[in-house]
Formats: sequence, C-alpha cells, structure tokens
Amino acid sequence: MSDPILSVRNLVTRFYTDEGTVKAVDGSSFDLHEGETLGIVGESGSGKSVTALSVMRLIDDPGRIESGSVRYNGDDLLEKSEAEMRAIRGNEISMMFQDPMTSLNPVFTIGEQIRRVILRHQDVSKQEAHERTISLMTDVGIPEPEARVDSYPHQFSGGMRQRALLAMAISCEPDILIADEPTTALDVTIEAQIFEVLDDLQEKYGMSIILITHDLGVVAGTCDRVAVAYGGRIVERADVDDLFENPRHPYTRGLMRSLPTLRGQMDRLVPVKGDVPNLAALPSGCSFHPRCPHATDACREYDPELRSVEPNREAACIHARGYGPISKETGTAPRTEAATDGGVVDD
Ligand SMILES: Nc1ncnc2c1ncn2[C@@H]1O[C@H](COP(=O)(O)OP(=O)(O)OP(=O)(O)O)[C@@H](O)[C@H]1O
Repeated sequence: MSDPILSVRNLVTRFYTDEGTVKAVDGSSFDLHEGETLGIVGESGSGKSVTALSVMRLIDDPGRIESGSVRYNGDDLLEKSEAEMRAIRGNEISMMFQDPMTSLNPVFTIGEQIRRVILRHQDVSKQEAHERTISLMTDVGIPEPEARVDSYPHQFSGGMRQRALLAMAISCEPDILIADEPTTALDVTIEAQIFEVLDDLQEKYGMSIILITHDLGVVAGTCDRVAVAYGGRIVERADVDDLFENPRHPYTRGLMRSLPTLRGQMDRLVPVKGDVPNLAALPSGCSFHPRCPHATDACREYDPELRSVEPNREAACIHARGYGPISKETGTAPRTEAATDGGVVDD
C-alpha cells in the first residue's frame, strides 16, 4: 500500500473545564490513503468531531491539543504556524460540518457564500468566481444553478443546503475532505443522493475523504476503510469488508448487532448495552470493559494498545484474536478459542 496522505498518531486533545479534564481525544491513531474514503464511526461522545477539529487545528479554549502528530504529505500539522494552517485549511484539507443551517449565513445568498470562499482562497476575478460557483453548483447536483445562485439558505431544502456546503468545501479542490455527519439531519433518500454526489466528486477531483458518522449502514455503503472510535481512541481499524465480515473488537461487534440491515431483523435491534464513558472520568484499564461481555480482570487493569491482529487489521483488545465471525443469520458469535486468554464466552 502507498504511504498515507494523512497519518495521525497518538493524538491527545483535552478540554479543561470546571467539571474536570475531558479527554476528548485520548491517543487516537489512524491513516488515510490517497483516493480512499475512511469512515470514523462510533457512538455520540466518542471524540470523533474533536478528532477532526484537531486535525484541522481548530480547537479553541478551554481545549488544547496536547501531543501526538498529524502528518500530512510528510509534515506535522501540529508544528505548523497558524498562518501556514490557514493556507492549508480550505485549500488542501477542507471540512464540512454537520448542520448546514448553522454553517450557512442566512443573510447572504448561496451563490455569494460560495463565491466568498473561492475569492478567499484563489486569485481569480469576480466573474471567474461566479462562473466557478455555477460550475460547482452543477457538480454537486443543484438544479438550475443560474437561477438558484441568488437564493437564500432558507429557500433551499435541507438536502440542497448540504449540497451548497459541499460546493464550498470542494471549491479549492482539496486533497482531503473531512465530512462530519454530513447527512444526519436528512432522510434516507436524500442521504443516498448526497453520498452519490460525494462519490462522483471523489472520482472527479481525486479527493481522499474522512467520513465521520455514528451509522454503520452509511459506512458499509460508502467507505473503503473504517476506524472505530470509542472513549476518545480508535479501537479497531480494518478494510470495510473485513470489518463487517469479522469484527474483532467487542465494541465493533456490539455496533454490528445494533445494525438492523445486517441481519434483516428490525424487531431485534439490540443497542450496545450501557453508556459511552464519561471522557472526564474514563474507567481503569480498557475503557470499554464496563460494557464488555468478555471483560476479564486483565481488562480492568491493562489499557490495551491498538495492535495488529491479522494483516491489515488492528484492534485494541487483549482478547481480539479470539473472537470468531458473527453469524449473519442469528447475530451470535460461535464459541472460539482465544489466542491470548485461552477462551472467550459467546457474545
Ligand atoms: N468546547 C468544548 N468544551 C468542553 N468539552 C467539549 C468541547 N467540545 C467537545 N467536548 C467534549 O468532547 C467529547 C467528545 O466530543 P465529540 O463531539 O468529539 O464527540 P462525537 O463522537 O463527535 O459525538 P457527536 O456525534 O455527538 O458529535 C465530549 O465529551 C464533549 O462533551
């Protein structure tokens, strides 16, 4: 495999609040390769958005990026000056946020907002920026762009607003697009259309994409590789097919069971038991142990690192080698011998 275009290692970001120190990102590591879509998936509060904001160096008080590295084309973004980061943001790495209504300014037309982004980053005339705006609106599938360029955000549907945001995010043809829950507020038909547009744009512009989502169904349909986030870390990394075929981390396995389409049994939807950990008071040892059906004394004590469990696959679980495939019919895992502790119980 080629060298990654983005390589995040042991990233630590904390928020120093009156209630305590929130370990929002607590040693996260992942790679993004050229032209691929990497899904970062996990429940709400697992540190996905803060990870993305840390990559962009967009963490404000009371937050601080404490350590780690974010290598982009060989350079560590954490060592760049703010001026250098401003040149990278939007131009080379672009981010699209979850809520188009708060990301779009209600008092300016859609066209004006796209034009402004173009003029901020590119040395073009107003006329060229206008033409580029129309062409971007066409690219993202906004019908009749010449007419709709003068519409205001409230005159657009949710799906069209999300397309407008996408147009802004790709206006400088970034190498990397980070899309944070881009379809959360949309119905499934519109969601599918947005992902189709993203796919077309990726092909046209050759972008690499980080897609942040809490929805494994979205991951299955759109991603090449997956990083599963839990407790401010990545706990499993795998190719998408391998992940669905045989999830190795018990948390990933729990997420799979909460996915109705995998088993075609809506009535047996089983959410992962328990709550996401409080990032201001993480449990000892493995942060998943209080919810894990396989937890042993060792899990309460040792904090497992992300390590290789098979080629092209890492998991942060001391028992990870021992879990067999989840049966798609029943959603239960066959009993298997654990490589490290001599045996595990069924999920
Ligand atoms: N400005 C802030 N001040 C204090 N804590 C924060 C701040 N921003 C985020 N956090 C905390 O960081 C943790 C991780 O949040 P993050 O938004 O990254 O989670 P997430 O997995 O993206 O969830 P969601 O899908 O709900 O956005 C949360 O506990 C959150 O409360």
